[in-house]
Amino acid sequence: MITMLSNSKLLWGLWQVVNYCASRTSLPLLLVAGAALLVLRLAALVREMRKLPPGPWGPPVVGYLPFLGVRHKTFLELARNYGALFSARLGNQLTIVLSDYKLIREAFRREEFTGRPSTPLMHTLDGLGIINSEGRLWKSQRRFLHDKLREFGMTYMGNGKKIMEGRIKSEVYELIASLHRAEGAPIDANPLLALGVSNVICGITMSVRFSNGDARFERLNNLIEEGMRLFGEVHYGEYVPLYNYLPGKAQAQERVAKNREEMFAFYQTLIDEHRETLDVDNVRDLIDVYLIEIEKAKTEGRAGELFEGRDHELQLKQILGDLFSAGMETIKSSLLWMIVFMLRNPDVKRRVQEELDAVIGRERLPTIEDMPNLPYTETTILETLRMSNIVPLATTHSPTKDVHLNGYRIPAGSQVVPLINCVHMDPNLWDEPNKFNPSRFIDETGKIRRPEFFMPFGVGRRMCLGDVLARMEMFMFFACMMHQFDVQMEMGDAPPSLEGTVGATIAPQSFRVKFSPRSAPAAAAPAPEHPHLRHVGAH
Ligand code: HEM
Repeated sequence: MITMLSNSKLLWGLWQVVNYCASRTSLPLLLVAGAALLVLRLAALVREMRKLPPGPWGPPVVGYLPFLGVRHKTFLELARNYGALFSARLGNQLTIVLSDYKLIREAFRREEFTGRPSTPLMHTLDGLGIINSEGRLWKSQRRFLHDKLREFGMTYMGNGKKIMEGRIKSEVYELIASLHRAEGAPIDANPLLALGVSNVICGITMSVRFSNGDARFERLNNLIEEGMRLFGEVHYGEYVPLYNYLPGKAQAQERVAKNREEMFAFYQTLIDEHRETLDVDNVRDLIDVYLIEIEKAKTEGRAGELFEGRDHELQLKQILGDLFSAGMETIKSSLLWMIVFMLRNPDVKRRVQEELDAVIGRERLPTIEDMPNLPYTETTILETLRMSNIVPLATTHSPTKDVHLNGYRIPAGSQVVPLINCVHMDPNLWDEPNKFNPSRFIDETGKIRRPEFFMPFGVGRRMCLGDVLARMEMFMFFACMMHQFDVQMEMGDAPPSLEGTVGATIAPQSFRVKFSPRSAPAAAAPAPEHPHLRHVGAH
């Protein structure tokens, strides 16, 4: 009979007994009923917890947090002990970790998993932009950006592709010219790659092109780098909010907000300039697209509804910030990893260069059109993405309501994390996963094969929005660098480590590399001009 009663009915019944006892002022009876109520409440809690995926226990308040260490590595260990779906309480946040690719796919195609967790960082960002927004704002912005970015060339087809290729090409040619100027001396390639990759995304979004040594670019870069470091510092505050009030941590939190203000001031200047020179028949970039959308909404009397009633310019500024950070750091880190893997695997490097020479020859540089004819070069990029796992935990999702997955309850508001590094290094899915072997992506017919458990861009509804741009850009930068230069270490130097630096992405530790011009270098074609691109800062 009791088991047939729902929890709430049972508790309500007991509450009535307590009330009855209280009205008879029988103290012992009251105490017994109160204790029974407590026991039942605890039993209900334990039953609820049993429905959660299994996982490690930790002390009250902090949970497993003190043992967390480097998140993606610790989660990998825990996945080995607790299986493909486990849970861990970290401070006041319940984290659910998925490490089976079928489960990740099943979860992330569902609407309920498109939410974002409620954490102090999310509050700082105020649910604006694309990466941290959710609900109707996210949905409308995702559709809008998807369509508009295709018009700007983030597509494999049509005229747009040509526009994008042109932009990427001019940055690749600049990079190659700078690398030639180094005359084979060992250099840190990071700043040059950061410049080229930033110019691609800044060109699409705000028609800005930075020059080498540009003070403004250096400042923006420092702000981003400091931001990444500070996010690491305030990281525990995501789980135990009081942590951010500790001495030193509060200042870090403030700096995150101050850095954002400074970046926003830079975007505001550009937005103001764009508004003054806006020509609806000559749309230059994403800022123009947004300004036109805002004006249209005003004319049609639906300004209040646009962006779900959020401040129009704040939303635009957060979009610019999101695309800049998502589109720069990821590609730059991936290119650096490609160089690391070439230094560590000279046989693979040689095969890439042989393929480039056979298909392209030495008279011209590779183009996007050559991509299908360079399978080994392309799969070397894929293998780098698999092994470097630059975004091992993708982004944190949070169910918008209680959901069931694989027979377990995933509560609304919990933090759901896909463990991509586990999928990419699983010996049941990949033959010798620790070996760098681009050929694993090539099938018997010589065609490229991307298995469904290869997911560097995530999967499902919140999958990466920039994957097409990323693939084009990585191909152009990598193929042209390998075509023009032989990358080598300084005599006596150890090869760069595979142990990455953990920030917003996993980037290689800093290293120096020699770009030695290969024999009979192809004459770099003159960089195509983009008349509306604006150079910012000093030259
Ligand atoms: C090698 C390059 C890149 C990698 C490996 C990468 C990877 C990822 C991953 C794993 C996610 C999270 C997916 C999820 O949580 O389900 C993501 C999200 C995102 N990426 Fe990328 N990304 C790359 C380049 C880019 C570029 C170039 C752009 C911009 C143009 C971009 C824009 C975004 C955005 C806006 C999101 C958030 C989407 C949303 O929340 O709906 N990414 N990316």
